[in-house]
Amino acid sequence: MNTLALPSSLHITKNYSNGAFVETSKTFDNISPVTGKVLSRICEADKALVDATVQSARQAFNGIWGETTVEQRADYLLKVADIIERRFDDFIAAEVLDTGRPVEQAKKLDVYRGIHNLRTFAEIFKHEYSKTECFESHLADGSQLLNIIKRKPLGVIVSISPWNLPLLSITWKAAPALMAGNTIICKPSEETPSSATLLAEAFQEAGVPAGVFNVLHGFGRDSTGEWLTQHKDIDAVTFTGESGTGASIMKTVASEVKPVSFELGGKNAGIVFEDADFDKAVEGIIRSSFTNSGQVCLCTERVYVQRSIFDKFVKAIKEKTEQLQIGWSEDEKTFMGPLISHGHREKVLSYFKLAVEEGAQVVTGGGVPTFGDERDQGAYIQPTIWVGLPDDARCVTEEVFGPVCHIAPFDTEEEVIQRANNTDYGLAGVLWTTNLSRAHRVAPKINAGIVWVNHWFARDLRTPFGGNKLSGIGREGGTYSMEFYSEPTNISIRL
Ligand SMILES: NC(=O)C1=CN([C@@H]2O[C@H](COP(=O)(O)OP(=O)(O)OC[C@H]3O[C@@H](n4cnc5c(N)ncnc54)[C@H](O)[C@@H]3O)[C@@H](O)[C@H]2O)C=CC1
Ligand SMILES: O=C(O)/C=C/C=C(\O)C(=O)O
Repeated sequence: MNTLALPSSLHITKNYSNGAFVETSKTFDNISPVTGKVLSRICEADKALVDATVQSARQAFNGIWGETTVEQRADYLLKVADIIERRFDDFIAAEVLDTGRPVEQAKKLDVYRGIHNLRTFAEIFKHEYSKTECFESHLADGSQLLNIIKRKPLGVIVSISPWNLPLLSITWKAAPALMAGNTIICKPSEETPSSATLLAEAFQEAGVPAGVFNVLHGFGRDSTGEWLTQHKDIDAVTFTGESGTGASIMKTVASEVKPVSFELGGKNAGIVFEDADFDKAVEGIIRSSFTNSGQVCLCTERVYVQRSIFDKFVKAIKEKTEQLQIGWSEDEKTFMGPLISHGHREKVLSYFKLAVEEGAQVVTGGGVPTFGDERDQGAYIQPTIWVGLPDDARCVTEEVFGPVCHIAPFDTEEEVIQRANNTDYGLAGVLWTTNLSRAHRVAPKINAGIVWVNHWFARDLRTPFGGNKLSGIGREGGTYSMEFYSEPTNISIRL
C-alpha cells in the first residue's frame, strides 16, 4: 500500500505568480492513477491571472532580472537545486502520487534529473554564455570593422510541459531559459501539478525575484495553455507533448512569428541483430518498451529482430515480461505503476483492441490486471507484446504511449534501416549489436535525434536532444539550449 502524503501546502494547489501563491475560485481535482481517489484540488488560472503573470514576468525581465549577471543567476539556480535536495522526500511524494510511478524510479530518474538539470545548466551557462565571437573585416577602402557578437535573452518564455516526466521536463526548460536571462511562465500538465508547485516554493525560498519564475495551472484548449500561447506579450514557447498539440501551438504563434522549440511524439525502433548480447538485448528492449509504463517519448514501440534469433527472442521476452511486477509505488520490487489516467488507459486499450482487429497475435498482456484491492480503481494496464502485424498497420505506425511493442523479424541491414525509417516520426532509435563496425554503419542511417547502441535512456545533458519530422523542431541540451533561449546581436564597430 502507498503511505506517501502530499505536503499540506499542496492540498489546495495554488498558482505561483509574481512571487506569491495565488488561489483562484475555479478548481479541478488531481486524481490518483493508483486508486482513483482525489489527491488535491488545483486552482485553475483564469485569464486575468494569465495577463497579470505575463505583465509581472515582463517587468522582471526589463528590470531586476535583466540586471543580473550570469554568475548571479547560476547562484540562484544552485540554491534551488539544494532546496530540492533538502526537500527530496516532498518532491518524491509529489511526483509519485501524481503519476503512480515506482518510488525507485522517482529517486533515480525524476527528482535526480530535476536537481541535475538545474546544476548542469547553471555550470554550462556560467562557462559558455558570456563567450563572445569576434570577426575582423577589411573593407575595400582600407578601413576595418570589428564585429562583436553578443548573446541576448528573448524575453518572457512560456513553457508547456506534459505529465509523463513532470519535474524533469519543467526543469529542463526553466533552467536554461532563466540562465540566459529570460523570465518564464510554466504551465505543467493538468494531470501532474504538484512537483511544479513545490518547485515554485523552492524558487521563492531561494529568493529568486518576483516575476522571474511563475507556475500557472490549468488545461490546454480554452484554458491556461491556450491563453498563454495566444498572449501578445510573450516572446517564445517551449513545448513537450503530443505532435498534434505542437502543431496547434505553432498555428497560434504563427501570426506573430514567435520562436518555438518542440519535443514531440515518437514511434521509436529498437533493432536487435543476431550478433547482439542476447540477454542484454532482451533486458534492454523490456526497459525501453515498458519503463514508466511506456509513457516516455523515447520508448521503443517497434522492435525488429534478426530472423535467425526471432523465435528465441520472442520466447525470452515473453517469459521476462510476465515476471515484471506491476503494483504499489512504494514496493521496491515494483517495475511498473499505472498509466497516468483512466482517459489515457481508454486510449491505450483502444489500440489493444485495434491490434487484434488488424491481425496481431498477442504474445503477452493485452488487458487490465486485477489486484483485489483499491488498485482496481486505478489506471493499471498489462505490459503487452504483439507479433504478426504488417508494417503499415496503425498499431505499428501510430504512437500508443503505453507499455506495448510490436516485434517483427528482419533479414538484412539495408532492409531494417529502411523499415526503421519508414515512419512519420524521428525521435530515437536503439541498436543491439556487438559488431562495432555495424553500429557505426547503421546508427547514422537511422533518421532520429538520438540513436543508442547497447543501452537506452542514459543521457549526457551537454548533448543535443530533440527530434526530426513529427517528433519536433530544434534541439535543447547544453549549449544547444543556449541557441534557443537567446539570440545573437552583431555589434559592428568601424575602427
Ligand atoms: N512527450 C511526449 O511525447 C508526450 C506525448 N503524449 C501523448 O499525447 C497524448 C495526449 O496527452 P496530453 O496530456 O493531452 O498531451 P498534450 O500534448 O495535449 O498536453 C501536453 C501539455 O500541453 C497542454 N496543452 C494541450 N493543448 C494545448 C493547447 N492547444 N495550447 C497550449 N497548451 C496545450 C496540456 O495542458 C499539457 O500541459 C497522450 O495520450 C500521449 O499519447 C503525452 C505526453 C507527452
Ligand atoms: O530529457 C530527457 O532526458 C528526456 C526527456 C523525455 C521527454 O521529454 C518525454 O518523454 O516527454
